[in-house]
Amino acid sequence: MAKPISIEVWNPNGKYRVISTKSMPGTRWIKLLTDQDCRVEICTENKTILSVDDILALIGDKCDGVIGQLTEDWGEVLFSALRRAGGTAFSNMAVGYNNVDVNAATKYGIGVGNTPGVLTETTAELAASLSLAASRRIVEADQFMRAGLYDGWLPHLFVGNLLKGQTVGVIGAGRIGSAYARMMIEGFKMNLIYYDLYQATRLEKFVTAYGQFLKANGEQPVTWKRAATMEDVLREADVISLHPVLDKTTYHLINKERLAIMKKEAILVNASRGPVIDEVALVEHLKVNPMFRVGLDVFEDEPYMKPGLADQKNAVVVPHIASASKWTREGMATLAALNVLGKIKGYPIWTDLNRVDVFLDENSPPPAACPSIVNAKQLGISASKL
Ligand SMILES: NC(=O)C1=CN([C@@H]2O[C@H](COP(=O)(O)OP(=O)(O)OC[C@H]3O[C@@H](n4cnc5c(N)ncnc54)[C@H](O)[C@@H]3O)[C@@H](O)[C@H]2O)C=CC1
Ligand SMILES: O=C(O)C(=O)CO
Repeated sequence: MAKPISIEVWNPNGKYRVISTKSMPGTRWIKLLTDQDCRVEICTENKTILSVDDILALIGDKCDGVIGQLTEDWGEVLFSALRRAGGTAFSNMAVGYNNVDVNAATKYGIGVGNTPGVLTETTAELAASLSLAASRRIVEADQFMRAGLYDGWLPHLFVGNLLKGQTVGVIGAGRIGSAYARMMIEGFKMNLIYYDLYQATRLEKFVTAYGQFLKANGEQPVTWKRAATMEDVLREADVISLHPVLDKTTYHLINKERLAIMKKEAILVNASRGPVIDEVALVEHLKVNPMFRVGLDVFEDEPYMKPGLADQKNAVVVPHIASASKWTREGMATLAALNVLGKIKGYPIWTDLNRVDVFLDENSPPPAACPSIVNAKQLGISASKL
Protein backbone atom coordinates (compact mmCIF):
# COMPACT_ATOMS: atom_id res chain seq x y z
CA MET A 1 0.00 0.00 0.00
CA ALA A 2 1.27 3.49 -0.87
CA LYS A 3 2.61 5.55 2.04
CA PRO A 4 0.03 8.16 3.19
CA ILE A 5 0.89 11.71 2.19
CA SER A 6 0.49 14.55 4.66
CA ILE A 7 -2.08 17.19 3.74
CA GLU A 8 -3.78 20.31 5.06
CA VAL A 9 -7.53 20.51 4.40
CA TRP A 10 -9.71 23.58 3.79
CA ASN A 11 -13.51 23.43 3.69
CA PRO A 12 -13.74 19.69 4.44
CA ASN A 13 -17.39 19.44 3.35
CA GLY A 14 -16.85 20.99 -0.09
CA LYS A 15 -18.40 19.09 -3.00
CA TYR A 16 -15.39 19.19 -5.37
CA ARG A 17 -12.07 17.76 -4.19
CA VAL A 18 -9.20 19.92 -5.47
CA ILE A 19 -5.60 19.08 -4.64
CA SER A 20 -2.59 21.36 -4.72
CA THR A 21 0.64 19.39 -4.78
CA LYS A 22 2.40 22.30 -3.00
CA SER A 23 1.58 25.10 -0.65
CA MET A 24 1.33 28.25 -2.82
CA PRO A 25 1.77 31.94 -1.88
CA GLY A 26 -1.21 33.99 -0.70
CA THR A 27 -4.62 32.83 0.49
CA ARG A 28 -6.91 34.32 -2.15
CA TRP A 29 -6.58 31.21 -4.32
CA ILE A 30 -7.83 29.05 -1.43
CA LYS A 31 -10.78 31.37 -0.74
CA LEU A 32 -11.77 31.46 -4.41
CA LEU A 33 -11.97 27.67 -4.42
CA THR A 34 -13.64 27.17 -1.03
CA ASP A 35 -16.23 29.88 -1.80
CA GLN A 36 -17.23 27.77 -4.83
CA ASP A 37 -17.85 24.57 -2.87
CA CYS A 38 -14.37 23.07 -3.24
CA ARG A 39 -12.65 21.03 -0.55
CA VAL A 40 -9.01 22.06 -0.94
CA GLU A 41 -6.24 19.67 0.05
CA ILE A 42 -2.71 21.03 0.08
CA CYS A 43 0.18 18.59 0.22
CA THR A 44 2.42 19.40 3.18
CA GLU A 45 4.92 16.60 2.61
CA ASN A 46 8.46 17.79 3.41
CA LYS A 47 9.89 16.92 0.01
CA THR A 48 10.77 19.43 -2.71
CA ILE A 49 9.86 17.36 -5.76
CA LEU A 50 6.96 14.93 -5.57
CA SER A 51 7.26 11.67 -7.50
CA VAL A 52 4.54 10.23 -9.72
CA ASP A 53 3.78 7.72 -6.95
CA ASP A 54 3.41 10.51 -4.39
CA ILE A 55 0.92 12.28 -6.65
CA LEU A 56 -0.99 9.05 -7.36
CA ALA A 57 -1.40 8.65 -3.61
CA LEU A 58 -2.68 12.23 -3.38
CA ILE A 59 -5.19 11.78 -6.20
CA GLY A 60 -6.65 8.66 -4.61
CA ASP A 61 -10.00 7.42 -5.93
CA LYS A 62 -11.98 10.71 -5.94
CA CYS A 63 -10.45 13.91 -7.20
CA ASP A 64 -11.96 16.64 -9.38
CA GLY A 65 -8.89 18.70 -10.16
CA VAL A 66 -5.21 19.19 -9.37
CA ILE A 67 -2.91 22.20 -9.24
CA GLY A 68 0.60 20.93 -9.98
CA GLN A 69 4.14 22.23 -10.27
CA LEU A 70 6.66 22.46 -13.11
CA THR A 71 8.97 19.99 -11.32
CA GLU A 72 6.41 17.17 -11.68
CA ASP A 73 6.02 14.70 -14.49
CA TRP A 74 2.44 15.00 -15.69
CA GLY A 75 1.91 12.29 -18.31
CA GLU A 76 -0.15 9.24 -19.14
CA VAL A 77 0.09 7.69 -15.65
CA LEU A 78 -1.16 10.71 -13.74
CA PHE A 79 -3.79 11.84 -16.23
CA SER A 80 -5.29 8.35 -16.50
CA ALA A 81 -5.39 8.14 -12.69
CA LEU A 82 -6.99 11.59 -12.44
CA ARG A 83 -9.62 10.57 -14.97
CA ARG A 84 -10.37 7.34 -13.07
CA ALA A 85 -10.82 9.46 -9.95
CA GLY A 86 -13.43 11.53 -11.83
CA GLY A 87 -11.13 14.50 -12.49
CA THR A 88 -11.34 16.81 -15.50
CA ALA A 89 -9.04 19.66 -14.52
CA PHE A 90 -5.30 20.22 -14.10
CA SER A 91 -3.27 23.41 -14.00
CA ASN A 92 0.45 23.96 -13.78
CA MET A 93 1.37 26.84 -11.49
CA ALA A 94 3.61 28.09 -14.33
CA VAL A 95 3.35 29.49 -17.82
CA GLY A 96 5.76 26.85 -19.20
CA TYR A 97 4.25 23.38 -19.48
CA ASN A 98 7.05 21.30 -20.96
CA ASN A 99 6.57 18.95 -17.96
CA VAL A 100 3.05 18.12 -19.15
CA ASP A 101 2.01 15.66 -21.84
CA VAL A 102 -0.87 17.69 -23.23
CA ASN A 103 -1.91 14.93 -25.66
CA ALA A 104 -2.33 12.48 -22.79
CA ALA A 105 -4.44 15.01 -20.87
CA THR A 106 -6.60 15.68 -23.94
CA LYS A 107 -7.08 11.93 -24.47
CA TYR A 108 -8.63 11.75 -20.99
CA GLY A 109 -10.68 14.93 -21.44
CA ILE A 110 -8.60 16.85 -18.91
CA GLY A 111 -7.93 20.57 -19.34
CA VAL A 112 -4.33 21.74 -18.91
CA GLY A 113 -4.09 25.23 -17.43
CA ASN A 114 -1.07 27.52 -17.29
CA THR A 115 -0.44 31.03 -15.95
CA PRO A 116 0.63 33.44 -18.73
CA GLY A 117 0.94 37.20 -18.34
CA VAL A 118 1.21 37.51 -14.57
CA LEU A 119 4.90 36.63 -14.60
CA THR A 120 6.00 38.50 -17.73
CA GLU A 121 7.53 41.60 -16.14
CA THR A 122 8.89 39.78 -13.08
CA THR A 123 10.71 37.23 -15.24
CA ALA A 124 12.00 39.91 -17.61
CA GLU A 125 13.32 41.88 -14.61
CA LEU A 126 15.31 38.86 -13.45
CA ALA A 127 16.74 38.38 -16.96
CA ALA A 128 17.71 42.07 -16.90
CA SER A 129 19.27 41.58 -13.44
CA LEU A 130 21.32 38.65 -14.72
CA SER A 131 22.40 40.72 -17.73
CA LEU A 132 23.66 43.47 -15.41
CA ALA A 133 25.19 41.07 -12.89
CA ALA A 134 27.11 39.31 -15.66
CA SER A 135 28.15 42.44 -17.55
CA ARG A 136 29.36 44.27 -14.42
CA ARG A 137 30.68 41.17 -12.63
CA ILE A 138 28.58 41.89 -9.55
CA VAL A 139 28.81 38.43 -7.98
CA GLU A 140 32.58 38.12 -8.42
CA ALA A 141 33.05 41.59 -6.96
CA ASP A 142 30.76 40.83 -4.00
CA GLN A 143 32.68 37.64 -3.22
CA PHE A 144 35.97 39.58 -3.46
CA MET A 145 34.73 42.16 -0.94
CA ARG A 146 33.47 39.54 1.52
CA ALA A 147 36.76 37.67 1.28
CA GLY A 148 38.50 40.84 2.55
CA LEU A 149 40.55 41.17 -0.64
CA TYR A 150 39.74 44.81 -1.43
CA ASP A 151 42.70 47.00 -0.57
CA GLY A 152 41.98 50.05 -2.71
CA TRP A 153 40.68 51.36 -6.05
CA LEU A 154 42.57 50.13 -9.08
CA PRO A 155 42.19 51.00 -12.79
CA HIS A 156 41.79 47.34 -13.78
CA LEU A 157 39.64 46.10 -10.90
CA PHE A 158 36.56 44.16 -12.14
CA VAL A 159 36.37 45.89 -15.48
CA GLY A 160 33.21 44.74 -17.29
CA ASN A 161 31.08 45.69 -20.30
CA LEU A 162 29.16 48.91 -20.96
CA LEU A 163 25.63 48.21 -22.22
CA LYS A 164 24.66 51.64 -23.58
CA GLY A 165 24.74 51.72 -27.37
CA GLN A 166 25.51 47.98 -27.61
CA THR A 167 23.20 45.43 -29.22
CA VAL A 168 20.80 43.27 -27.25
CA GLY A 169 19.76 40.00 -28.89
CA VAL A 170 16.51 38.28 -27.96
CA ILE A 171 15.73 34.73 -29.00
CA GLY A 172 12.01 34.11 -28.52
CA ALA A 173 10.41 37.55 -28.57
CA GLY A 174 7.08 36.53 -27.04
CA ARG A 175 5.64 38.08 -23.87
CA ILE A 176 8.75 37.79 -21.69
CA GLY A 177 11.33 38.26 -24.47
CA SER A 178 9.59 41.46 -25.60
CA ALA A 179 9.31 42.82 -22.03
CA TYR A 180 13.02 42.11 -21.49
CA ALA A 181 13.90 43.79 -24.80
CA ARG A 182 11.99 46.93 -23.79
CA MET A 183 13.77 47.08 -20.43
CA MET A 184 17.19 46.86 -22.05
CA ILE A 185 16.27 49.35 -24.78
CA GLU A 186 14.59 51.91 -22.50
CA GLY A 187 17.00 51.42 -19.64
CA PHE A 188 20.30 51.24 -21.48
CA LYS A 189 19.52 52.54 -24.97
CA MET A 190 20.62 49.32 -26.58
CA ASN A 191 19.82 48.44 -30.19
CA LEU A 192 17.73 45.32 -30.77
CA ILE A 193 18.17 42.26 -32.93
CA TYR A 194 15.69 39.45 -32.39
CA TYR A 195 14.82 36.02 -33.70
CA ASP A 196 11.40 34.45 -33.40
CA LEU A 197 9.21 32.29 -35.60
CA TYR A 198 6.72 35.18 -35.66
CA GLN A 199 7.08 38.92 -36.17
CA ALA A 200 7.07 40.89 -32.90
CA THR A 201 5.09 43.80 -34.36
CA ARG A 202 4.33 45.59 -31.08
CA LEU A 203 7.96 45.43 -30.03
CA GLU A 204 9.14 46.75 -33.41
CA LYS A 205 6.66 49.65 -33.18
CA PHE A 206 7.85 50.46 -29.68
CA VAL A 207 11.52 50.59 -30.68
CA THR A 208 10.74 52.73 -33.73
CA ALA A 209 8.76 55.21 -31.62
CA TYR A 210 11.39 55.29 -28.88
CA GLY A 211 14.12 55.84 -31.48
CA GLN A 212 12.16 58.81 -32.87
CA PHE A 213 11.73 60.20 -29.36
CA LEU A 214 15.47 59.97 -28.68
CA LYS A 215 16.30 61.58 -32.01
CA ALA A 216 13.90 64.45 -31.34
CA ASN A 217 15.78 65.01 -28.08
CA GLY A 218 19.15 65.14 -29.78
CA GLU A 219 20.17 61.63 -28.69
CA GLN A 220 21.38 58.71 -30.77
CA PRO A 221 18.23 56.78 -31.81
CA VAL A 222 17.89 53.08 -30.97
CA THR A 223 17.27 50.64 -33.84
CA TRP A 224 15.70 47.21 -34.32
CA LYS A 225 16.26 44.32 -36.69
CA ARG A 226 14.36 41.06 -37.10
CA ALA A 227 17.03 38.46 -37.89
CA ALA A 228 16.46 35.96 -40.66
CA THR A 229 18.38 33.32 -38.73
CA MET A 230 19.28 32.73 -35.12
CA GLU A 231 22.94 32.73 -36.14
CA ASP A 232 22.62 36.41 -37.15
CA VAL A 233 21.61 37.24 -33.57
CA LEU A 234 24.46 35.21 -32.12
CA ARG A 235 27.04 36.89 -34.37
CA GLU A 236 25.84 40.47 -33.89
CA ALA A 237 24.59 40.83 -30.33
CA ASP A 238 26.63 41.82 -27.28
CA VAL A 239 24.04 40.52 -24.81
CA ILE A 240 21.75 37.63 -25.77
CA SER A 241 18.77 36.53 -23.72
CA LEU A 242 16.86 33.31 -24.37
CA HIS A 243 13.06 33.35 -23.97
CA PRO A 244 11.53 30.65 -26.18
CA VAL A 245 9.28 27.83 -25.02
CA LEU A 246 11.08 24.50 -24.52
CA ASP A 247 10.07 21.97 -27.16
CA LYS A 248 11.88 19.79 -29.64
CA THR A 249 12.71 22.81 -31.85
CA THR A 250 14.47 24.63 -29.00
CA TYR A 251 16.22 21.72 -27.22
CA HIS A 252 19.98 22.52 -27.24
CA LEU A 253 19.30 25.58 -29.36
CA ILE A 254 22.59 26.90 -27.99
CA ASN A 255 25.22 24.25 -28.65
CA LYS A 256 28.99 24.10 -29.18
CA GLU A 257 28.84 25.34 -32.78
CA ARG A 258 26.53 28.24 -31.95
CA LEU A 259 28.56 29.28 -28.91
CA ALA A 260 31.59 29.42 -31.20
CA ILE A 261 30.03 32.10 -33.42
CA MET A 262 29.17 34.42 -30.53
CA LYS A 263 31.45 37.36 -29.69
CA LYS A 264 34.29 36.44 -27.31
CA GLU A 265 33.04 39.02 -24.78
CA ALA A 266 29.34 38.34 -25.25
CA ILE A 267 26.90 37.83 -22.40
CA LEU A 268 24.38 34.99 -22.56
CA VAL A 269 21.34 34.92 -20.29
CA ASN A 270 18.89 32.05 -19.85
CA ALA A 271 15.66 32.44 -17.88
CA SER A 272 13.62 30.12 -20.11
CA ARG A 273 14.33 26.41 -19.58
CA GLY A 274 17.70 24.72 -18.93
CA PRO A 275 17.71 22.28 -21.87
CA VAL A 276 17.60 25.20 -24.34
CA ILE A 277 21.39 25.29 -23.73
CA ASP A 278 23.74 22.31 -24.07
CA GLU A 279 25.22 22.93 -20.63
CA VAL A 280 28.24 20.64 -21.09
CA ALA A 281 29.23 22.63 -24.18
CA LEU A 282 28.62 25.85 -22.25
CA VAL A 283 30.97 24.83 -19.41
CA GLU A 284 33.73 24.08 -21.95
CA HIS A 285 33.10 27.42 -23.67
CA LEU A 286 33.28 29.32 -20.36
CA LYS A 287 36.57 27.62 -19.50
CA VAL A 288 38.36 28.67 -22.67
CA ASN A 289 36.71 32.09 -23.02
CA PRO A 290 37.11 33.89 -19.68
CA MET A 291 35.66 37.14 -21.05
CA PHE A 292 32.44 35.39 -22.13
CA ARG A 293 29.85 35.52 -19.34
CA VAL A 294 26.55 33.87 -18.58
CA GLY A 295 23.63 34.52 -16.27
CA LEU A 296 21.58 31.38 -15.65
CA ASP A 297 18.28 30.98 -13.83
CA VAL A 298 17.61 27.50 -15.21
CA PHE A 299 19.71 24.36 -15.71
CA GLU A 300 19.67 21.37 -17.96
CA ASP A 301 19.40 18.79 -15.13
CA GLU A 302 17.65 21.00 -12.62
CA PRO A 303 18.22 21.13 -9.66
CA TYR A 304 21.77 20.05 -10.55
CA MET A 305 24.44 21.93 -12.46
CA LYS A 306 26.67 20.15 -14.97
CA PRO A 307 30.14 19.38 -13.59
CA GLY A 308 32.45 22.39 -13.66
CA LEU A 309 29.77 25.10 -13.96
CA ALA A 310 29.92 26.07 -10.29
CA ASP A 311 33.70 26.65 -10.57
CA GLN A 312 33.37 29.19 -13.37
CA LYS A 313 33.77 32.78 -12.18
CA ASN A 314 32.26 33.99 -15.47
CA ALA A 315 28.91 32.37 -14.62
CA VAL A 316 26.21 33.93 -12.43
CA VAL A 317 23.79 31.23 -11.26
CA VAL A 318 20.48 31.53 -9.40
CA PRO A 319 17.95 28.80 -8.51
CA HIS A 320 15.02 29.28 -10.95
CA ILE A 321 13.72 32.41 -9.25
CA ALA A 322 12.78 34.47 -12.30
CA SER A 323 9.07 34.59 -11.41
CA ALA A 324 9.72 34.99 -7.68
CA SER A 325 8.06 38.30 -6.79
CA LYS A 326 5.25 38.21 -4.22
CA TRP A 327 2.66 39.73 -6.57
CA THR A 328 3.53 37.34 -9.35
CA ARG A 329 3.64 34.18 -7.28
CA GLU A 330 0.28 35.00 -5.64
CA GLY A 331 -1.10 35.78 -9.10
CA MET A 332 0.20 32.48 -10.50
CA ALA A 333 -1.54 30.62 -7.67
CA THR A 334 -4.78 32.51 -8.37
CA LEU A 335 -4.69 31.82 -12.12
CA ALA A 336 -3.89 28.14 -11.57
CA ALA A 337 -6.76 27.79 -9.07
CA LEU A 338 -9.19 29.58 -11.40
CA ASN A 339 -8.17 27.33 -14.31
CA VAL A 340 -9.06 24.28 -12.25
CA LEU A 341 -12.25 25.83 -10.86
CA GLY A 342 -13.36 27.05 -14.30
CA LYS A 343 -12.84 23.64 -15.89
CA ILE A 344 -14.72 21.86 -13.10
CA LYS A 345 -17.61 24.35 -13.40
CA GLY A 346 -17.67 24.20 -17.20
CA TYR A 347 -16.77 27.89 -17.68
CA PRO A 348 -15.65 29.19 -21.11
CA ILE A 349 -12.06 30.15 -21.84
CA TRP A 350 -10.77 33.72 -21.44
CA THR A 351 -9.55 34.97 -24.79
CA ASP A 352 -7.44 38.02 -24.07
CA LEU A 353 -4.21 37.05 -22.36
CA ASN A 354 -3.19 40.71 -22.31
CA ARG A 355 -6.00 41.24 -19.78
CA VAL A 356 -5.37 38.61 -17.10
CA ASP A 357 -5.32 41.43 -14.52
CA VAL A 358 -9.11 41.15 -14.18
CA PHE A 359 -8.60 37.79 -12.46
CA LEU A 360 -6.15 39.31 -9.99
CA ASP A 361 -8.15 42.22 -8.62
CA GLU A 362 -8.62 41.46 -4.91
CA ASN A 363 -11.60 43.83 -4.72
CA SER A 364 -13.87 42.25 -7.27
CA PRO A 365 -14.91 38.69 -8.08
CA PRO A 366 -13.04 37.16 -11.02
CA PRO A 367 -14.85 36.60 -14.35
CA ALA A 368 -16.62 33.25 -14.71
CA ALA A 369 -14.00 31.98 -17.16
CA CYS A 370 -10.89 29.78 -17.25
CA PRO A 371 -7.91 32.18 -17.53
CA SER A 372 -5.78 29.89 -19.74
CA ILE A 373 -6.34 26.27 -20.80
CA VAL A 374 -3.79 25.28 -23.44
CA ASN A 375 -5.87 22.41 -24.90
CA ALA A 376 -9.16 24.36 -24.80
CA LYS A 377 -9.66 24.03 -28.56
CA GLN A 378 -9.03 20.26 -28.60
CA LEU A 379 -11.51 19.86 -25.72
CA GLY A 380 -14.12 22.03 -27.46
CA ILE A 381 -14.24 24.63 -24.64
CA SER A 382 -16.05 27.72 -25.91
CA ALA A 383 -14.62 31.24 -25.84
CA SER A 384 -15.79 33.69 -23.18
CA LYS A 385 -17.88 36.64 -24.37
CA LEU A 386 -17.05 38.70 -21.27
N1 LIG B 1 12.76 30.98 -15.40
C1 LIG B 1 11.50 31.15 -15.05
O1 LIG B 1 11.16 31.22 -13.87
C2 LIG B 1 10.46 31.31 -16.08
C3 LIG B 1 10.60 30.71 -17.30
N2 LIG B 1 9.63 30.86 -18.25
C4 LIG B 1 9.84 30.22 -19.56
O2 LIG B 1 9.72 31.23 -20.55
C5 LIG B 1 8.98 30.71 -21.65
C6 LIG B 1 8.36 31.83 -22.45
O3 LIG B 1 7.28 32.42 -21.76
P1 LIG B 1 6.36 33.54 -22.46
O4 LIG B 1 7.20 34.65 -22.98
O5 LIG B 1 5.25 33.84 -21.55
O6 LIG B 1 5.82 32.70 -23.70
P2 LIG B 1 5.42 33.19 -25.16
O7 LIG B 1 4.67 32.05 -25.77
O8 LIG B 1 4.79 34.53 -25.10
O9 LIG B 1 6.84 33.35 -25.90
C7 LIG B 1 7.60 32.31 -26.40
C8 LIG B 1 8.14 32.73 -27.75
O10 LIG B 1 9.05 31.72 -28.21
C9 LIG B 1 8.92 31.67 -29.62
N3 LIG B 1 9.49 30.44 -30.14
C10 LIG B 1 8.96 29.20 -30.11
N4 LIG B 1 9.78 28.34 -30.74
C11 LIG B 1 10.86 29.05 -31.16
C12 LIG B 1 12.05 28.74 -31.87
N5 LIG B 1 12.28 27.49 -32.30
N6 LIG B 1 12.92 29.73 -32.12
C13 LIG B 1 12.68 31.00 -31.71
N7 LIG B 1 11.55 31.36 -31.05
C14 LIG B 1 10.67 30.40 -30.78
C15 LIG B 1 7.42 31.80 -29.83
O11 LIG B 1 7.10 32.13 -31.17
C16 LIG B 1 7.06 32.87 -28.83
O12 LIG B 1 7.10 34.16 -29.39
C17 LIG B 1 7.98 29.75 -20.97
O13 LIG B 1 7.52 28.76 -21.86
C18 LIG B 1 8.79 29.16 -19.83
O14 LIG B 1 9.41 27.96 -20.24
C19 LIG B 1 8.52 31.59 -18.01
C20 LIG B 1 8.33 32.21 -16.81
C21 LIG B 1 9.27 32.10 -15.73
O1 LIG C 1 6.15 29.86 -15.15
C1 LIG C 1 7.16 29.22 -15.49
O2 LIG C 1 7.26 28.65 -16.58
C2 LIG C 1 8.24 29.12 -14.53
O3 LIG C 1 9.32 28.73 -14.85
C3 LIG C 1 7.94 29.52 -13.14
O4 LIG C 1 8.71 30.50 -12.72
